[in-house]
Amino acid sequence: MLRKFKFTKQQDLTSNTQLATNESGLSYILIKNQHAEAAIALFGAHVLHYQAKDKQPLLWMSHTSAQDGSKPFRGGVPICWPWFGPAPAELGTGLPAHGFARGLIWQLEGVSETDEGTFVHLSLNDTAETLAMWPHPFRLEFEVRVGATLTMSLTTENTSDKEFRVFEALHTYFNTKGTEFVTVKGLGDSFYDKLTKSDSVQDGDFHLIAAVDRVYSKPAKVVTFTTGYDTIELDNGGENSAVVWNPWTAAENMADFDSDRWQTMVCVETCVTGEGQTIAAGEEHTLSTVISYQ
Ligand SMILES: O=P(O)(O)OC[C@H]1O[C@H](O)[C@H](O)[C@@H](O)[C@@H]1O
Repeated sequence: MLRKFKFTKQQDLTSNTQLATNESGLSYILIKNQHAEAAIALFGAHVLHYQAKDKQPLLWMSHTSAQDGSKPFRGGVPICWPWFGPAPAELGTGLPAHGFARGLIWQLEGVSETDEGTFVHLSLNDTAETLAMWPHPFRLEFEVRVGATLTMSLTTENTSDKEFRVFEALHTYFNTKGTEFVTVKGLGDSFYDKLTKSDSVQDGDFHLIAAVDRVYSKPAKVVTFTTGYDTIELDNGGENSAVVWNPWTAAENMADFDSDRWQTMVCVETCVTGEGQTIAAGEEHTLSTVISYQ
């Protein structure tokens, strides 16, 4: 299922799911149903693997990723929350990139089976540790549906008595046959280029021909792209941005990124960036991604 990941079964959760642990004792939910198979770690509520029947693995995973919880996994779908990229300056220094949600152990709330697939429900609440990094009480609910499509919904509940603002992403790493096969449609015409630190204009479809790190600010509700294996539709629910990332040869300087495998990945991420999402006290907001085959 996942190269280099060794699992030991702990218990059956449903007829299609098992709770398992890896060699470091991290817990995973392993799913195999009539539509697809998948693996979700409780560490980070991280979807590491999804493969629909008769398809290639959808998600790219680094073979040198940490697997012991010492740092977030490299690959799959990291949850970036409550900030994206470096922490906002007012929070201070030394905080983890892309927030803390991908580096904490989530609670398994339940697993259920339907004809459409397996639903996994995870949650994360504020603790003294999170309040020290980000001074807001919250509850996160993450629901994953493993069916013929992969659906992920991250709901932020503001359980405090003041409004707060979040920046977030479902930072999906897609497995590709090669960079030359990757064309993305529907990103919209304007983006901020994080490599050149400048605003720029997209002329036509995006082709993956060099290092890329772009925040598109007006993506279509459905972004479509080719991987060389399939044409994928990513329905971002109308969220405010889409990020496209491939480090290219800079991957060689990243210890947890096997140096030549940037050639078989691209991140297309559903995000809330820019001004962020303000959530009033007692209110909630859901960031979702539905990934399907065309
Ligand atoms: O290395 P990480 O913290 O996981 O971030 C990986 C990448 O995530 C996003 O795509 C950002 O736009 C990139 O700037 C960043 O390099």
